[in-house]
Amino acid sequence: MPTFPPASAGVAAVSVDAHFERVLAGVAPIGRVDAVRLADAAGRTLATAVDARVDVPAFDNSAMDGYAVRRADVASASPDAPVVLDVVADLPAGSAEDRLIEPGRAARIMTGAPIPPGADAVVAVERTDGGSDRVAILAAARPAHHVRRRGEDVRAGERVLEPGVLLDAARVAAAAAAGLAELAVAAPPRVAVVATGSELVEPGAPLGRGRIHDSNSLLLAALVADAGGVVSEALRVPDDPGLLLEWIEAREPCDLVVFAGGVSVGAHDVVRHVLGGLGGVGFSRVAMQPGAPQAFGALPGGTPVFGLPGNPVSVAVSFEAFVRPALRRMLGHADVRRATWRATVDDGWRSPPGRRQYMPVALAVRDGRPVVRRATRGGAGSHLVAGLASADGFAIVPEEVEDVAAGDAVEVAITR
Ligand SMILES: Nc1nc2c(c(=O)[nH]1)N[C@H]1C(S)=C(S)[C@@H](COP(=O)(O)OP(=O)(O)OC[C@H]3O[C@@H](n4cnc5c(N)ncnc54)[C@H](O)[C@@H]3O)O[C@H]1N2
Ligand code: MOO
Repeated sequence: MPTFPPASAGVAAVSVDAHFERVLAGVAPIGRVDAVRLADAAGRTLATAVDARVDVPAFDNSAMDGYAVRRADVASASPDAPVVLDVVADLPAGSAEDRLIEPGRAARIMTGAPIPPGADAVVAVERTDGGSDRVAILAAARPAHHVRRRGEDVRAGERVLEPGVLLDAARVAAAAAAGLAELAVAAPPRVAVVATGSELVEPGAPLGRGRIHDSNSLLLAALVADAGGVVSEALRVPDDPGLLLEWIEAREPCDLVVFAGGVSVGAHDVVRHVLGGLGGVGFSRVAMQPGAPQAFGALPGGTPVFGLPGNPVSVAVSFEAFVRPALRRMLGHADVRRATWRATVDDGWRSPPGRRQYMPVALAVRDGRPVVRRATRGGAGSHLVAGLASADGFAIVPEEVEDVAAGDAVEVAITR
């Protein structure tokens, strides 16, 4: 029968911040770059800065459907005393016409069409009689009224996007407007996720006594993809040191390995037994709830490796606190931490002294104001995987706080 490892073996109590720093120091940007078409760029991390290749807008153009005029001509215009102008051009968006507008004349112009030379303002169609050959103008125009200036958004050569940002819809659109067709993006880190435990069966398979459906490998695979990595392998390994060692040696090439389960002090805690024996991996008790037992280091050959505690909520919290920042560092993100927000607590709960608590919370509205509530029926219980589905994020309760009361402000990381 396997024996318990000595309870103190290699175990040091460390703060969340100290473990975080250790993790960040143990991973580096992977540095591989892909060139992608803009249509494929959303969700990727920009590898090199983007400077505008053209002025945006590229030419002075109309902000309204109406008439391009010379301001001086319409200075006296009012509903009672309209100014009538000859309409000498019709300019839809895309028009390349370049006709000079002389005094007493106007061009019918649509939103986005270039302002013709000579004209210096646009009168919206609502302020006219809408005429085709001649138009009665019913209002004066301010300087450059309804004119969108060349380069007012960004000028050619100016910085549009900094490296290390996540390319979302708006950033891809900005790159397109700035004249780029493709972008240099960070290659996604290849991540192997391994759920350990002899109790695990395939989701959907009948449960024999003592067996559970493996949720961690799916949780981790989806979290990896969401953080910008690609899953090289996702598998289950029973609590058999020989099998685990075999997999470690024969695994697909990858940039990071994440184990879940088997890191604690149980007699069958296979990740601890195997990684502990290989060297290069530190086992810690981190001052957090959940997620206290943590392993991090490198496999022989240097691939960084996490051993996360097996309880599913602990996996989700550990991923948020340590693995996601590591992946973002590997991707070259400028900012590896997620932004947090102050939110008001709707219900209260207890937090363990001396440990940073990550409470799964759901966003809600009370009396028209945003609040957060515990997402799971049992609060912080790290086995409450079904309740985790209701969480929009985690409330992060500082180490010194023991009592979170209704009405208190807490820091919240929104993960959904
Ligand atoms: N004597 C002690 N026992 C435990 C301690 C301790 O300090 N002393 N810490 C507890 C805490 S906290 C946690 S968290 C767990 C972590 O243990 P392991 O990382 O070794 O995880 P396992 O024992 O393998 O599993 C824990 C729990 O999670 C379930 N699990 C595991 N894998 C999956 C999966 N793929 N999908 C769904 N659920 C999974 C597993 O069945 C267990 O119920 O240790 C405590 N014990
Ligand atoms: O630290 Mo364990 O992850 O609380 O359940």
